[in-house]
Amino acid sequence: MREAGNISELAELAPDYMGFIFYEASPRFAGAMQPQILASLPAAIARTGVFVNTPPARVADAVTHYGLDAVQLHGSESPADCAAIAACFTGRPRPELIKAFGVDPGFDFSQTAAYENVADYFLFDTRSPAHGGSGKTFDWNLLAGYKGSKAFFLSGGIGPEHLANLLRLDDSRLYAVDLNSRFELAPALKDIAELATTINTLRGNAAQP
Ligand SMILES: O=C(O)c1ccccc1NCC(=O)[C@H](O)[C@H](O)COP(=O)(O)O
Repeated sequence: MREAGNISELAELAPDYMGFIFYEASPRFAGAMQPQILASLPAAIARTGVFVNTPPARVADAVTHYGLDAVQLHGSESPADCAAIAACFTGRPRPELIKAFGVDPGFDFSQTAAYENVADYFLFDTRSPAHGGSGKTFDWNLLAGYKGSKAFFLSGGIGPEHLANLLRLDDSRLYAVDLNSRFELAPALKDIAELATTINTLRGNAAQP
């Protein structure tokens, strides 16, 4: 997200998290956004900054500048990088840390173990050279290879046509669903009506036919 009007419309739907991309190469780059736009969001929505291999001190600066509640790391950040971000917040509340992993058939889920103690959540996205926002799903059967206990966000090309399969996913570690490009009218501009329908369906509040 990055457009003030679109952000406040989405806030009406009370998503649990709202994401802002601080990766310059992304068509969704939100680095020019005014921090005041985020200040007016309800506290129940976690303002989430998405970063790709950004030095820890710069992540911490962005958290402070934008009042972020969570950071989502989408590059090849090491466990030490994650710990270094947390260390920037010694003596003050730190943001939630979500470590993203790009999944493809060659992905080794055992590499997530090294992040168990430094991440609050994992996020499984489709592996892509752009690091995210690919609009492509990965084969969710691959999740059987994840043996950890940490809760995860499911991500990658999720669109309205996936809702039935999503609701059938039986994995107690599935914590949240990350919706992005399949709900866009243009990069970083979300289709609020489409999201309303989808969020209601996911929450079990869909209108009965
Ligand atoms: O969305 C981007 O442009 C992006 C670029 C680089 C790193 C991460 C990015 N997005 C992070 C997300 O959490 C997306 O929601 C996730 O990649 C899924 O996107 P999509 O495949 O478009 O549903």
